[in-house]
Amino acid sequence: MTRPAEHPDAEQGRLSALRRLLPFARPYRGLIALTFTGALLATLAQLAVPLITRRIVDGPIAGGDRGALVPLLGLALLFGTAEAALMFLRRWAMGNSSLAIERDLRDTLYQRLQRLPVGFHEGWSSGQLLSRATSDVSTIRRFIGFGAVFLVVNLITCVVVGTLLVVTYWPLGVAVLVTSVPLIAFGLGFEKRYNAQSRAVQDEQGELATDVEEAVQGIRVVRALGRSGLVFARYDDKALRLRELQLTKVRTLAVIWCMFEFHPQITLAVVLVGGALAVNAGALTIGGLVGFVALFTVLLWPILSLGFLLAQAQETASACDRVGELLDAPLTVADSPGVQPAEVARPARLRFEDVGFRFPGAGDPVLAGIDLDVAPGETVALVGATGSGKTTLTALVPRLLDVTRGRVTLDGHDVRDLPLAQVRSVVATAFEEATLFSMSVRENVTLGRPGATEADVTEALRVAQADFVHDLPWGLDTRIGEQGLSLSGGQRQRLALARAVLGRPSVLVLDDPLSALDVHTEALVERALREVLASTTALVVAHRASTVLLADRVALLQEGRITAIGRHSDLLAEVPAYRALLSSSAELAGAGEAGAR
Ligand SMILES: Nc1ncnc2c1ncn2[C@@H]1O[C@H](COP(=O)(O)OP(=O)(O)OP(=O)(O)O)[C@@H](O)[C@H]1O
Repeated sequence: MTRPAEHPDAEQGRLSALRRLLPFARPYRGLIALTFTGALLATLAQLAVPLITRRIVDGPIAGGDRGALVPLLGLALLFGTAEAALMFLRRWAMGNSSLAIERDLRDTLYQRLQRLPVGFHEGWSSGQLLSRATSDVSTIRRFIGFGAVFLVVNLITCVVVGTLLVVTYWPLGVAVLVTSVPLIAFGLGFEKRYNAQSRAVQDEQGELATDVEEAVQGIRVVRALGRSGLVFARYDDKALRLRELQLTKVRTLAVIWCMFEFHPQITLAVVLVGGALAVNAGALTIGGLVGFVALFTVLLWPILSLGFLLAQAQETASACDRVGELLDAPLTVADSPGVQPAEVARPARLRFEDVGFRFPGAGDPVLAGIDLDVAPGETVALVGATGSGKTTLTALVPRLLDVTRGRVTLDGHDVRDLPLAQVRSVVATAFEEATLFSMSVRENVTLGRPGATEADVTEALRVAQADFVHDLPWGLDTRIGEQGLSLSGGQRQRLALARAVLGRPSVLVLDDPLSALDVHTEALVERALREVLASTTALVVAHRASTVLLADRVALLQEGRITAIGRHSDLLAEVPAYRALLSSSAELAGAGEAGAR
């Protein structure tokens, strides 16, 4: 499932969404205060220059008094220098605070993504998450480091300059203010339209990122099937749609910019004509008119930039909404309040008591009435047709998913009453899909147990028959290519298995982790795995004959229920459904005969 591009909720993306940034800004309020103070003082220093100009024109220039010119010029130079210094201060404080806020937001988002349940990640496309964690966070930083400051400073400048214009010559000042009314009304109308458009663009960018990510990840499949053209056509469709959405946004922006550019020119014409008439009538001095026009030019940048800043604020509000959707997503799998670690033996007793599981929003439960008691040190294999719920059942042990009925216990403790960190340190899991990270072999193997000793690592590599790592160019310090692509599927599975068996966990959950091994390596891994399984409680999803034979007992899963449990040979002799399942797999059937002998 991917997130929909349209968000009909009218309240979404409104400027009020910016309030979400306040908790992130609070730790840097000193720097932010310095930014605003610097920006305001710089603007005031800038305003002083037109007032001095008026004095110069009406005083030394009109009166021919050169002596009086020097102190006024000195004053103008002083204000100019102060303005430059204040701008430096503002930029320094602004850069520091915005970059710090961006880092905090990034970290919070990353930690949230790490803590969100697996079910959440299954519901979101990776491109949407990626674009929120990268481009949306950058949009927010740009606004904090630029737009927010100038939006406030420019609005204050407009109020201060407007007041000064009225004080300087009220008829012209009032005329300037009156001409601003349609501009403000236009700006407010713009907010609603631009909000929806910028949200649609940001969502479509996420969709496009998903396509790129999938195309890169699945490059082998796409090439092998010869469907590069089809994949490109799908991508191109989305790229075209993004272009259309961006063009719509650009059109809206062009109109608003046009208005904000046009307005000051018209107003300037009104000021010049009205000012000339006032000077003629003797109501205003020439210095007064020069000062008025100079003051008005100070207003040009705040007015011109208002359109751009409003657009930036709007995009940031959408970005806040999009990031907020991740920050607000419920942590359905989390530590219960006040949980304390409890004693869990090695090996531990694993029990499923009347366990049921239903995916959120799904009709029927995937698992129901599961009762299974795995004694300490025992290995139980889960066998069942595809889609019968084997992977879902194993995911309940390390709390990748939480039961929706009943409970799963470790040595009598409900896994939900133990700290998540403890559950995940006593339960080790290896999946069929062996995911490795762009780090060294050692880091990959010790990922779940950073404190493992060199001897533990060597032992785990031996059990997983992963000794090939010693032949890599830098041995255990060799960095594995992105997603482990530089290793074969079987090598990756062996490293993932070494990661799981490292340090002999209390409970080992193996979701068909030997599927990519050749027969010879599989036999070697199984021989070594037997040693580990002898001292660990294990739940093993088995599709292959040899894996079933590793187990002490086998549980047959049919449509989410355990319909039979016992020794492999007994089930084969007594349970027709088990026999039927095995007969559909030549391999299992072979094992069945071997096991029955
Ligand atoms: N996120 C999900 N939302 C809704 N249903 C899901 C989700 N994930 C899996 N299912 C459904 O749950 C059922 C059990 O899936 P599960 O992966 O546990 O089966 P399995 O026995 O491990 O299958 P296989 O042997 O093919 O790996 C399937 O019908 C599957 O379609």
